[in-house]
Amino acid sequence: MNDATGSGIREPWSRSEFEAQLRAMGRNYHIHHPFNVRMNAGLCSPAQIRGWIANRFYYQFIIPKKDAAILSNCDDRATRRLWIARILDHDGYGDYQGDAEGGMEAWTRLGEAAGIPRNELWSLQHVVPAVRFACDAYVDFARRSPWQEAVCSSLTEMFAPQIHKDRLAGWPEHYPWVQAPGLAYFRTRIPLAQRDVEHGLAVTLDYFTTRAQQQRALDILKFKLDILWAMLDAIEKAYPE
Ligand SMILES: O=C(O)c1cc(C(=O)O)c2c(n1)C(=O)C(=O)c1cc(C(=O)O)[nH]c1-2
Repeated sequence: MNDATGSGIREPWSRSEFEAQLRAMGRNYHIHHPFNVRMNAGLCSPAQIRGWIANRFYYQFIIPKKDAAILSNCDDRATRRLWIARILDHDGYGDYQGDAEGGMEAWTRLGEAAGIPRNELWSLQHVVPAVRFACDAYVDFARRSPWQEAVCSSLTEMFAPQIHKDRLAGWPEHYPWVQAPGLAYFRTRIPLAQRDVEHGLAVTLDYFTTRAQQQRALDILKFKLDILWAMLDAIEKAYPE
C-alpha cells in the first residue's frame, strides 16, 4: 500500500500506472471464456455459430442506443463531436452523408453468410433472456451514470482487436461454410476500436484522478467485462454441444 500521508488515503496511480491497471483487466475479457476458446479452436457446430451470431446481434442492436444515452448526458461539446461518430459507425450514415452502410448492416451480412436470413436476425427471435438482460444493463448504466463513467465502461474495446483478428485468422479454415465476405465486420472494427479506445482512455485518465476514483474505474470496467462474460454463459447454455 502506498499511503504517503499516513492518513489511510492512498496516493493516486500515475497516468501510466492507471492505464496499466485498466489494461490488466484484460485477464477477465470474454476472449478467455470457454465458449469463445472453443469457437476460436474451430470446435463449434453450425448451430452454435448461428446461435452466437444471432445473440451477439443484440449487442450490436443496443450499442447505438447506449452511445446516444452517453451523448444525451454529455455537457461537453468537444466530446459530443467525437462521440457521435460511434452511432454512425453502427447505424450507417443515411442519405445525408453518403449512405455508408454501417456495422449493423455488416453484422447482418455476417448472419446471411452463416445462413441466418435478415428478417430472422432482426426479429430478435433467437435472443435468449439473459443476453437481453445483460445488454440492457449496459444501456441502463449509460443512461443513469455520469457520461465519463459510461465512457469508461466502453473500454472493453481495448481488448477487442485481438478477438476480431482471431476470427479473421481462424474462421475461413474452421468454418468454411460461412461465406468469407461475411467476415468484413471483424475487419472494419479493428481500426475503429483502436480509434475509440484512444478517445475513451483519454477521457478516463483525465476524469478518474484520485485513487478511490481510479478504483471505481476498475470496478466499472469489471462490470462491463461481466456483461460480455454473462452473454457467453447464456449462449453456451442455449446451444449445447
Ligand atoms: O466481438 C467482440 O468481442 C466485441 C467486443 C466489444 C467490447 O469489448 O465491448 C465490442 C465489439 N465487439 C464491437 O464490435 C463493438 O462495436 C463494440 C462497441 C463497444 C462499446 O462498448 O461501445 N464494444 C464493442
